[in-house]
Amino acid sequence: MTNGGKSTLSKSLQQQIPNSCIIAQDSYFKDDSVVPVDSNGFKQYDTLDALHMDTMMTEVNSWRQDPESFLRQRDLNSEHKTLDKDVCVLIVEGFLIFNYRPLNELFDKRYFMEIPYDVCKKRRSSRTYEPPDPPGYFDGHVWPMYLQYRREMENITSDIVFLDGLKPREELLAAVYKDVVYEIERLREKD
Ligand SMILES: Nc1ncnc2c1ncn2[C@@H]1O[C@H](COP(=O)(O)OP(=O)(O)O)[C@@H](O)[C@H]1O
Ligand SMILES: NC(=O)c1ccc[n+]([C@@H]2O[C@H](COP(=O)(O)O)[C@@H](O)[C@H]2O)c1
Repeated sequence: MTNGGKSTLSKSLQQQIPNSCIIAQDSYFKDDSVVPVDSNGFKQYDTLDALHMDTMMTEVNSWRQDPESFLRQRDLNSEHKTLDKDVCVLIVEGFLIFNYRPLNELFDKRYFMEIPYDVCKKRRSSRTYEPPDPPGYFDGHVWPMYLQYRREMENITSDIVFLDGLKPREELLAAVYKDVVYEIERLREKD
């Protein structure tokens, strides 16, 4: 969900996990000129149609084909000490990633950061998007779309770990890091 703390957590995780990199869904928004407007005049940004999901998938598949080369191209590999050369980690973060089936089916682990309505609205009001949210956008578009996509997500996927986005950043990071390290070990033993 928007402002749950996804990019904060992803960036910290990426710094701690060797051979990891991030693909962020909000890098794939379509140009404002092609995003439709609803009958209330609200731009329909909080939908999969507002995103170049095909381009995002191309990036994800490029990592899957050759993660080390992908890391080298992003010049991240050299910054990290390698714990295990064989396991590379791709952190995919975004507000609609579990609703896009071709992407959702690729994940080894899924985390969903949730915060209550009032906290979400407050955090959102201190962020400036491009274009900025017009008056009434949160209640008229963002929150109703979140509720709709969340219902869809829960119908598609069951193995999501829900995280309380009200917890301190360090606590969230420690919990997910531990879980991911465990998963890396599991994958290494499987190979
Ligand atoms: N655990 C947390 N506790 C309090 N505030 C947080 C926490 N994580 C992130 N934030 C703050 O919430 C806002 C949104 O965080 P961000 O990581 O950009 O969310 P998202 O990527 O989910 O939209 C930022 O101002 C960030 O500093
Ligand atoms: N990056 C953009 O081009 C753009 C434009 C308008 C709104 N948004 C907002 O971005 C949100 C998703 O990103 P966050 O999960 O980082 O909040 C959506 O709720 C959407 O309304 C992004």
